[in-house]
Amino acid sequence: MKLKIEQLDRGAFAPFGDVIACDGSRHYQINDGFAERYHDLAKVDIAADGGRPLINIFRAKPRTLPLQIAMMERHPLSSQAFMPLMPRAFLVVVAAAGTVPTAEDLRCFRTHGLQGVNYAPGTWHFPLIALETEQDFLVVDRGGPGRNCDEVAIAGDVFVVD
Ligand SMILES: NC(=O)N[C@@H](O)C(=O)O
Ligand code: NI
Repeated sequence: MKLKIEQLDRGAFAPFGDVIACDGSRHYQINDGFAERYHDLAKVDIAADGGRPLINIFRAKPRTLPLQIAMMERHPLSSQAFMPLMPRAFLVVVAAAGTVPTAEDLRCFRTHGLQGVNYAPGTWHFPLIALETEQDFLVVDRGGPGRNCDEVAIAGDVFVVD
């Protein structure tokens, strides 16, 4: 089964979390006009079970396409945000939190290079998919006690082809 690639936008991504981007977001001038604040772009939810926020950088190696989506993971205790540190597109494969996803539940989005994503707690997702070149991402997620990564196998030979 070939996954359709959709262009990422806030409305389509709403069931899965937030789109982190300047365009379309609330912003206002700060620092005597020397900066513009794009405010409160995503819901960072990391406090469950004594969690604390982690700020990380992932140096991601590019995945080659076609890419088989043979598994998905979720973080039941927290959100997880990815913001590219270089203006390059990446892919996001998600399914809504709740029941174990099947191939038919999967959605694939392509960012436009200046967008990041914040998965809501429990949102099923394939691990970070960088494209074409090694790419750094700022990642905000949760540290602390408890099991915060569940994985499931995805049957049905699902591929992202491009
Ligand atoms: N393993 C890890 O920290 N990263 C994954 O959760 C991911 O979504 O990339
Ligand atoms: Ni993850």
